[in-house]
Amino acid sequence: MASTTLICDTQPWKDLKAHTEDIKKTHLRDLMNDKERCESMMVEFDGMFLDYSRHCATLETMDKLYKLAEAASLKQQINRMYSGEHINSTENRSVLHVALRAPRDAVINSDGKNVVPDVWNVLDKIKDFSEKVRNGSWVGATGKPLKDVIAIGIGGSFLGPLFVHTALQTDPEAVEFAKGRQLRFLANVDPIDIARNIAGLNPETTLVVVVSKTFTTAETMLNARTLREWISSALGPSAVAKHMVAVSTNLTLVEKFGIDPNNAFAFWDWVGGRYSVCSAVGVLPLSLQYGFSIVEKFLKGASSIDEHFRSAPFEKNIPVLLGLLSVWNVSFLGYPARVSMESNGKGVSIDGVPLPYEAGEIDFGEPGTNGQHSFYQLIHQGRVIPCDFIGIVKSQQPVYLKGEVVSNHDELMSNFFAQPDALAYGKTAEQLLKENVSQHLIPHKTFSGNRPSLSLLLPSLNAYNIGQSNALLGCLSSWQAMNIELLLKVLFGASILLTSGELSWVRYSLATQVRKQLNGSRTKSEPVEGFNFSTTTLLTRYLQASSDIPAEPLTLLPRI
Ligand SMILES: O=P(O)(O)OC[C@H]1O[C@](O)(CO)[C@@H](O)[C@@H]1O
Repeated sequence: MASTTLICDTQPWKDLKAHTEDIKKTHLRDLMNDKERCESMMVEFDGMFLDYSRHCATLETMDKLYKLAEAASLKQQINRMYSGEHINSTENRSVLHVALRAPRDAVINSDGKNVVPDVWNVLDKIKDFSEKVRNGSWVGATGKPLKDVIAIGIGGSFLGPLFVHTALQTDPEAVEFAKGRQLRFLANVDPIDIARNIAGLNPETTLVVVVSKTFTTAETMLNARTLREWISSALGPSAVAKHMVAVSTNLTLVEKFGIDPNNAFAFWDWVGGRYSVCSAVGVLPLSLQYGFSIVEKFLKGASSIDEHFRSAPFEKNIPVLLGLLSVWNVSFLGYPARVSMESNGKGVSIDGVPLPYEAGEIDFGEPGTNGQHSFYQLIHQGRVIPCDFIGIVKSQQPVYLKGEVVSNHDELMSNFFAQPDALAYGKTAEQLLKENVSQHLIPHKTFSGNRPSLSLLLPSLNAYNIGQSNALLGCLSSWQAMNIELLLKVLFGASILLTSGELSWVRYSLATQVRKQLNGSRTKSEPVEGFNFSTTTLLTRYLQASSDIPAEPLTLLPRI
C-alpha cells in the first residue's frame, strides 16, 4: 500500500477544524441578515443562478475552503483531468467524459492521441443511423418502420439515459420530435421487467439497443438474450440483424452475440460507466427517440459547464463551490451531504490508505413537493441534512386555471422559495406565543432552524439546460477521481424519533406569503417586500425572468 499525506494532516484542514467552533456559535437567522455576506454567496453562470447563503458558513469559511482546495491541488487536478492524464489510478486510465461533448474542433488527448475526432465519428454514425430509423429508410425484417426502442442496460448504462429521457419527455420541443415513438428501458433482471417492457410492443416494429460497456454484465446479457429470443421466435433468427444494435467498448463480444458489428456504436475505456450518458450509451437511444438535433443541444449544455468548471475562478465556479460546501458540511460539520454514492462510496484514499473518518454517502431526493409529504419532517426537525433545492423559472407545461390565485407552477415555486427560509429560520417559542399558539402545542411547533440549504434556479428545462444539470452533477462525481470527495465523512444511522406532524404548518405559512407576493407582483406589479435579501433577490429574479407569463388565468392545460 502506498503511503500518502492525507488532506486532514494539512494546515488548511486544521484551520477549518478550529473554525467549526466559531460557526457552531452562529445561527442562520443572524447570518441571513448580513447583506454583504449573502450577496457574495450568489453566483450566476450561463442562465443558472446559485444562492448558497443558507449554508452555515461565513466569508471566512469560504476563504478557508479555497485554501483547502489549494492544499488538495484542485486546480492542478482539474487540469490533469482535461489533459488526459491517468487520474483514474485504480484502472490506470484517463477520465475524459468531457471529450464526449467537446466541440468538433477541440483537442483532448488520451495517451498522446486526440480523441475528439473518434468521438465525432461515432456521433456522426449515430446521427445517420437514427435519422434512417426515424424517417423509415431503415426498416425491420418484415419491412415495417421501427417506431419503438427498448434500451437494455444497467447502472451507468441505464440511469443517465433514463434521467435525460424523463426530463425531455415533457419538453414541448422534444415532445414534437418524439411523436409516435416510444423509448423504454430494461435494466433489472426480474422477468417482470421484461414483461412490462414488451407489453403492447410488436417485435416487427421494435428496435432493441443493448448497452453495456463490457458486454459481460450478467443482468444485461440475460435480458439481451431474452429479447433476442423474443425477436427471433416471432420473426426468425435473421431478423436479429435488423432489430438489434449495440453500444459497447467490447466490439468483439458484440459480434459474438450475433449483432452486426456495423450496427455497433463504440465508446472507450476512458469513459467511466457512470459518466457515460454523453457517449453512445445515452446519445443513441435518445437520438432514436428525439432526433439527434435535440441530443446535440443536451451535449452543448454539458460542454458549457465543462468549460466553466475548467476555467472559472473557484469563487465563481459552481461545481467547485458545490463540492467545497459538501466537504464543509460532511467532513467538518458532520452532516450527511449531497454526494454521489457510486463514485464516492469508498473507505480508502486514492492510494489505498484507509481513511481515518467514515466515508459512506447517502443521497436522496424527490421532485416537487412530494418530499414535503414524506421526509421533510426529518429535515426540519430530525438530524441536520443539507438540502439542494433546484427550481425552474419557466415550466415545461404551464397550467393556470381560472379562479386560482397563481398558476400551478407559481404554486410549486412558492414552496421552492419558502422551504429554504423555513429551514434556516425555524420558529421560536416566543414567535409562537405572539401568534397565540396554545402552550401545550409550543414544543411541537417549535423548530430550531439553522438548517443549511442552497437554491439553484435554472431558466427552463430544455435539452440544453438538462445537459448543464447533468454535467454539473458529473463534475461533482469526477471529484472522486481527483481524490477530493474522498474527504467526505458521513454520519448517518442513529435512530430517528419523529413524533409531530407540524412541519407542514411552518412551510405553509411561508409559502402563503410567497404565493401572495407572486400574485401581487404579477397582477399589480407590487415590489417584492417582507423577505430577507436572499429570498428577495431570488424572487425578483424569478419574476423578471418569467415576466412574459400572462398575469391572468387563461385556463392553460398541459400540451402533451
Ligand atoms: O456497462 P456495463 O459494462 O454493462 O456495466 C454496467 C454497470 O456496472 C458497473 O460496472 C458497476 O455497477 C457500473 O459502473 C456500470 O455502469
